[in-house]
Amino acid sequence: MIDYTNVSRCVAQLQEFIALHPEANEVRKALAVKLVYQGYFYEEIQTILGVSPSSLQFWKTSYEKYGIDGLRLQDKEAQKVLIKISQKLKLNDLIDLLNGKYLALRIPNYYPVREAKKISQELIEEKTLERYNRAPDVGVQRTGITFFETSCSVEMLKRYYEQAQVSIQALRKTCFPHLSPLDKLRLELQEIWVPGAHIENIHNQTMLVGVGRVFEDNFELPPHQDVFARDISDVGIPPAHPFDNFVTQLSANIYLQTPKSGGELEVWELKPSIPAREAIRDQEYKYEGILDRNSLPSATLKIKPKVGELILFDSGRIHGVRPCQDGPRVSMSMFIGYRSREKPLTYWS
Ligand SMILES: O=C(O)CCC(=O)C(=O)O
Ligand SMILES: [Fe+2]
Repeated sequence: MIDYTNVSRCVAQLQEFIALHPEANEVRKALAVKLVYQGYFYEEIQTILGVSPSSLQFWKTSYEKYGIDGLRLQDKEAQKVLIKISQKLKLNDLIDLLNGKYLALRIPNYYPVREAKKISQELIEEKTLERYNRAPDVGVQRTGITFFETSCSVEMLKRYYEQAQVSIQALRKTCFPHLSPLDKLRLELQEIWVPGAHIENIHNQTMLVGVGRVFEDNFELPPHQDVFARDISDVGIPPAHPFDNFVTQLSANIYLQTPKSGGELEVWELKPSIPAREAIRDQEYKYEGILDRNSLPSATLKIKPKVGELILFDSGRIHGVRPCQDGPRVSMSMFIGYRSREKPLTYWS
């Protein structure tokens, strides 16, 4: 245990930490605290590093209380500021999320835990479960063909539309006699969003909405973005209606079973454009949308979902899921599209 009255020991420890090239924000905190120990006045440090005396005081206390970890508390700080936790789905929270005020909206106990566990058991036994055709080397299985997978061929797009309604009904049946968590979400979106909400119909056909997902143990879902515009252009069949007014896409996940360890959802603040994305692609994976973790800073948020919880975030931001152990991790998922306050929300998978 380091003696925080021993100034030179503290300076050495902080210096050692800085030399490890931690996050820019952590370097700034460690440097600021080191300067305090080296006898600089708060006003001088403020001039050098542009940090307020109150932040300085806070970081120094945090360092003395928790050691170097106290300077890494950024995760918890970020969680406080960048995550909204709410008891129910509310219009204003949704608007704030769409406007980027928060990186994630968490609604714990959105779905009753007992039913969630029952449904997750049914899902695990679902015969249609298979890995994504377009990402066969990622250990995540889903119940129905998703739009993202259809770029492989026109044949796949045909199958997608043929199976869409069958898959929607099958998932509803899996939940029976309980209300499907995704049906609950679809209805609530319709109710809170004044222009309403409906299934996306980009090719004038009913799309799939809702998949059950089972995450295999020891596989990460590597960093990626989910962008409908990109999936549509990949498919090669032009949309039946103008698409240019599509502003934000949200991922909505309701968690039904969580692993003993791992399985955290990571969200980065970053939203790279197509060329920037290509430069950081992870060549190890078949799917070209997977990004190389080593080219990224550490994630802005790391969230351990709870059973029954609903989490919404902008799927255009880089995100991923850490490998889980003693799972599986089971969830239900769909995307939500936002065009403007005057237009209905849409949802699909
Ligand atoms: O399962 C999760 O926590 C998020 C998975 C994901 O990539 C998504 O829903 O877009
Ligand atoms: Fe995703």
